[in-house]
Amino acid sequence: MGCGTSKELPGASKKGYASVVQSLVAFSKARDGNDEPKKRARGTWFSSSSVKDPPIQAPISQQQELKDGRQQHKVAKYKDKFDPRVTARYDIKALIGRGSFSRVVRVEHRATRQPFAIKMMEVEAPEGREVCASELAVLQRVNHSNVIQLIEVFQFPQRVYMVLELATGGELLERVVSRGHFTERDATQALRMVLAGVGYLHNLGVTHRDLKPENILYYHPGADSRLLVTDFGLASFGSTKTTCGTPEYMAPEVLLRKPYTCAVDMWALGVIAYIVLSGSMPFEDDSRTRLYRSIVRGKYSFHGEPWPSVSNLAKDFIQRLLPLDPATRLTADQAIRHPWVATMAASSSMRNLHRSISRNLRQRTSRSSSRCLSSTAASSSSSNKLT
Ligand SMILES: Nc1ncnc2c1ncn2[C@@H]1O[C@H](COP(=O)(O)OP(=O)(O)OP(=O)(O)O)[C@@H](O)[C@H]1O
Repeated sequence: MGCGTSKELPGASKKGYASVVQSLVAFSKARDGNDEPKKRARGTWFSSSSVKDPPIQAPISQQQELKDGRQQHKVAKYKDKFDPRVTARYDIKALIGRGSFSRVVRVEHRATRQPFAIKMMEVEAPEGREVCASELAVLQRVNHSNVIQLIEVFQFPQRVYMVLELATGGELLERVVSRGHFTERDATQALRMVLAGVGYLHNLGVTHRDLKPENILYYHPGADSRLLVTDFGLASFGSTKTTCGTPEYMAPEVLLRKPYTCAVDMWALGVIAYIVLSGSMPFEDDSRTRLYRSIVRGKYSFHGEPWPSVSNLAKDFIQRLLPLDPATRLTADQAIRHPWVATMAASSSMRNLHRSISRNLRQRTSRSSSRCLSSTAASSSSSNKLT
């Protein structure tokens, strides 16, 4: 696909860490003994001003009616946009989210009442068409318990509708935050599932190219849920050279515009492992130039909390995913056999890293949401993703 222009896509800045901050706010309220109803914890309370200074509120029943009314209005709006051949089969229930060229809704199969997600993609413009083609090319070939499953596709000239398995368990980092207790063992459990999915993709010759915590979803809210790798809009087959991805997760060879392979996904997994264990990013800077410089120099450290409490084996795992030379990076099959993962951190301390992770995530998100707010004010079409 045409990823070489470094074009900034609209919309991506709205997501990511912002959703984690919402969970954090809700979670800390719950922990502080605030007995707000649980349903608020997953969600909708958001601007920092409303957290500091809540408006006078209508009684709960009225609030619920208002919410239901708004939801119904939204659903009706999205139903109108859906082709009747799709709505004849699937009943649209709610909007889950939006992507650069897509809307994702929760639906119910009319005959079986089974829930699914439908990703509706606009394919009139060439960019949307390319993203959709990449995504479909992968989804039509995959069948693995740690990769989102395509159920069926409806293709029309202007829109493509992908019926997908519905993931209801939230994003990887949301779960880390909401569980209240998080150890290295928990991190290895999550990473094993992601590595299984990514290893499967690599064995098929697929490079995801946009691995990040927001694209890793839990199938259901239960503790035993599997993790699913999602969002194949930037995926490619074989080696390639186009510059695309999300800056903080991009491997040095991508930034240096060298031909690259699926080892770029392993770099991104190193970044993800670092975040999952610490709540902070290995490479981060407000300036893209400085960010890219630190990535191409492989300049990151294990300073600050909670790193002194993290085992050397866990650090070794990360270091083996983040060497500058892609040829020396662990493959997915090797990473899953790394002693830290294979033993599920058996020799590491069972120390609860949750407090430090949450604090670091919260600090990072408040920094990035204030940046995000000011950049949204300056330009409503900014994005973090390069394609
Ligand atoms: N199968 C699914 N089940 C549940 N939620 C999903 C599913 N697929 C996508 N989502 C959610 O829907 C939202 C939109 O996802 P989508 O893949 O369309 O775009 P995106 O990846 O968020 O953005 P972009 O296209 O810019 O990368 C995200 O919050 C994503 O987590």
